[in-house]
Amino acid sequence: MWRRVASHSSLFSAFKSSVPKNQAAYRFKFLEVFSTEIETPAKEGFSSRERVPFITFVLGGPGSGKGTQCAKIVESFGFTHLSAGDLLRKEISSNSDKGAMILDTIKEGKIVPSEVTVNLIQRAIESSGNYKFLIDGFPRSEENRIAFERIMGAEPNFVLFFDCPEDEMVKRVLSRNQGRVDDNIDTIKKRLKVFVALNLPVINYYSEKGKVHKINAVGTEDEIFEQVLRIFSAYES
Ligand SMILES: Nc1ncnc2c1ncn2[C@@H]1O[C@H](COP(=O)(O)OP(=O)(O)OP(=O)(O)O)[C@@H](O)[C@H]1O
Ligand SMILES: O=c1ccn([C@@H]2O[C@H](COP(=O)(O)O)[C@@H](O)[C@H]2O)c(=O)[nH]1
Ligand SMILES: [Mg+2]
Repeated sequence: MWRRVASHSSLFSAFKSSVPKNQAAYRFKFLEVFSTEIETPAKEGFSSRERVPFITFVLGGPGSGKGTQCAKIVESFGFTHLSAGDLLRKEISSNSDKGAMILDTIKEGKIVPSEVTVNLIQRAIESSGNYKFLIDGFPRSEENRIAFERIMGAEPNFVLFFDCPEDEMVKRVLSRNQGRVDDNIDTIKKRLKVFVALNLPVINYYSEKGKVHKINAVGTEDEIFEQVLRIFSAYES
């Protein structure tokens, strides 16, 4: 469901600028969606002919399997996968002036200032050419959530929550072997604390709005994807 939550939506202009000039009808549809104050029901799901923007937040603790399952969703349903952590890591490797601050924050398992992450997500959305997005590992806190809704002028259609016991998450992260600076036991402990203190309130917020699909994240990748598949299939229309 897209609900306009700000008087001027920058997501609106983002989508406007990403639509090729010769797709006037397509552009008009975005205008229609974002210029109404009425709640627009997402009855159509994400395969509607109108190609209305569709956002899923993918949340869960460190190592719960968000990235792994997002790759499968991309294959089956054509979403663009935007991992906030990957966007931040890319920013570090691009030698941006914010790189050092981001690296220090990640090493400490803390949360990067909201406007930095939202701007990276916004740019990635603008340049994607797609209209359906998996935003993985964001929003990390209520402050992140509020910043996203204010800057983008939109809420997610729904939220996937990968529910995984801490010991399983620790085991997976420690055997991930991707050379991440935060995949060590000290940082994992901090990330788990931050997840409980700051990320769970976001999940609870959307849960109270009836937007959360909880996935049991224990099992084989394929078993977990069966649950994911059922959810996405219900939104395919
Ligand atoms: N169902 C599963 N069973 C066992 N291992 C898994 C499963 N799903 C993913 N993994 C492995 O666990 C590790 C963490 O998975 P993944 O990177 O997808 O988690 P994540 O939620 O994106 O973590 P982070 O928040 O730290 O980025 C990876 O090495 C992945 O291959
Ligand atoms: O919205 C976000 C997402 C991530 N971070 C920081 O990056 C690391 C790694 O994130 P993953 O999702 O596990 O790849 C996370 O611990 C945070 O330090 C962030 O600040 N904001
Ligand atoms: Mg990940």
